[in-house]
Amino acid sequence: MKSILKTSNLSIGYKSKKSTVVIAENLNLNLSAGKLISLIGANGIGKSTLLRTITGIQEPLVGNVFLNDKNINTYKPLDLAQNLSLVLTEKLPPSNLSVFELVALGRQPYTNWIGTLTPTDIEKVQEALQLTQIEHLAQKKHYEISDGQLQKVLIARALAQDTPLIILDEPTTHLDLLHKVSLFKLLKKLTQETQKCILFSTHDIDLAIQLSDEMIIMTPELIVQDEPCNLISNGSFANLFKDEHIIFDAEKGKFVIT
Ligand SMILES: Nc1ncnc2c1ncn2[C@@H]1O[C@H](COP(=O)(O)OP(=O)(O)OP(=O)(O)O)[C@@H](O)[C@H]1O
Repeated sequence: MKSILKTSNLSIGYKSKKSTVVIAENLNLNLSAGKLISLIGANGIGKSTLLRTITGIQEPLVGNVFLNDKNINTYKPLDLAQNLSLVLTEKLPPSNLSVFELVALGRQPYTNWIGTLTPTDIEKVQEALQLTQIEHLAQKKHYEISDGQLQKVLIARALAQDTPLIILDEPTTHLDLLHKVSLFKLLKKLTQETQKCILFSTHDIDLAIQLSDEMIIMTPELIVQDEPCNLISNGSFANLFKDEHIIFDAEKGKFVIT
């Protein structure tokens, strides 16, 4: 499978004048075309920090991130936006945009300087609305929809951006179980049908185990990337939560309360 993004000896964390806080080091991750990859780990372990670093928002402490074999910090913003789309959970700035207009913002890397949408742009926006099943919301203002619907709108915007790599930070947070499952299935379908690579962080570990092609598990000691079945058989889930009340049942492939 074609590799899209690679990290080489990457250390992530925060540097101030007085000190450096290392969140994780020596990461050699590989994100390949056509794969749905989930990123899991306890609260505060560093998932968002990792996503921010591999998308070029935050500088690595050490090492490099290569997107299509080119160092991510050498990309021009427009070029980067044609190769990578990012969906964060942050609130949107106040605006009067409709859902359609918000999704159409995903076409910005392709439109001319006044932002006119071509028929191709409109087609891509409509395709993204269809895939995420939010066509009926197209004319609503973005503040008139629920948090779960907004999450889908932001995913549709990333789809309209039409990049080989999509990275999402906790896309299932506001969704009920049914919508979580349907979103996971949508992401899976997209990777299979379009050969895009999708990386997303999540706390829905059971669902991620069932639907991801690969998982990246972050623990304080180690960060591993592998297929879920291998991670189960080599005991990688056992160290995820250090608590006597929750253990990983390798036979069931899920966490159980003791
Ligand atoms: N701007 C910052 N400066 C210094 N430390 C930070 C900063 N942002 C986050 N941290 C710290 O980095 C660590 C990792 O945070 P991060 O948000 O990456 O974790 P996470 O795995 O995404 O957590 P969650 O699952 O709760 O969203 C935390 O200890 C956090 O306090």
